[in-house]
Amino acid sequence: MTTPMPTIETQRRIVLRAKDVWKSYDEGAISVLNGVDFVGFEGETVALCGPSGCGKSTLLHLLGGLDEPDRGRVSVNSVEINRHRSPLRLLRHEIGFVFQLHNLIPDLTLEENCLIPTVAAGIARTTALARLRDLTERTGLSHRLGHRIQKLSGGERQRTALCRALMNQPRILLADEPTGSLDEGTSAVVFDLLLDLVAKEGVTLVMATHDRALAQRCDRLVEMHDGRIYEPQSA
Ligand SMILES: Nc1ncnc2c1ncn2[C@@H]1O[C@H](COP(=O)(O)OP(=O)(O)OP(=O)(O)O)[C@@H](O)[C@H]1O
Repeated sequence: MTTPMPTIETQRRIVLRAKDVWKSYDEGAISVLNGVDFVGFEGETVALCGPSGCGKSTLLHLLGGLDEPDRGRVSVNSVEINRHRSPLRLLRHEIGFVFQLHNLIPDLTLEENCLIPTVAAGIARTTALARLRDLTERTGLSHRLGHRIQKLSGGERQRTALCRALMNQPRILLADEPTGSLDEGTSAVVFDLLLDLVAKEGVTLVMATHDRALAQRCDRLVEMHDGRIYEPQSA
């Protein structure tokens, strides 16, 4: 008897998984996620779409270990987050997060903001500076290293947030509307950079977005509605 050839699907490694995840706020008064199932495969780009308030940020926060589900399981690289030694370890080493409002420290420089996660992860300063030089060259920010965030344009801030999220060379990047605050032209530039960076480094990207045109450029588009994820469609 011959052994069946593995399909492409079974060969792909699952790096992110949410299984029957439920989340509510205000002691159950606001029910947001109602049994979400999601998988993210190694190296793929996934757009998470759906109306405002449907729970995209909530799901990204749970996938990144920034918050805990009421019920259900979230695992990263097959390790369940709430059984992980420390969810913070995930954010230091395995996951990069680009926040909706970038969450940079306005009084610090671009360089200082980007070095913070490397200090938390115990990365040597020379290694961190080399990585910063590389990322800022690739994102066209090398001439802005010493500038305070408050002096940067919206597009430069989002590119800085992208650099910061990638400083520790995570294998997974979670991005919450990474171009949401930008005009159409700047948004396209930042998104091109984002796709280029994740493709070159083989990073898995899960991105919440309202921009259907950008979502179509991801490998997969999943829809959220009424706190559930609906059948993935090909983007
Ligand atoms: N900390 C919180 N406390 C109470 N309610 C919250 C909290 N965080 C989110 N919510 C509510 O949960 C729902 C889902 O919010 P979430 O930010 O996940 O949606 P979203 O799909 O990302 O929305 P948007 O596209 O507008 O960013 C919203 O109704 C929001 O008001």
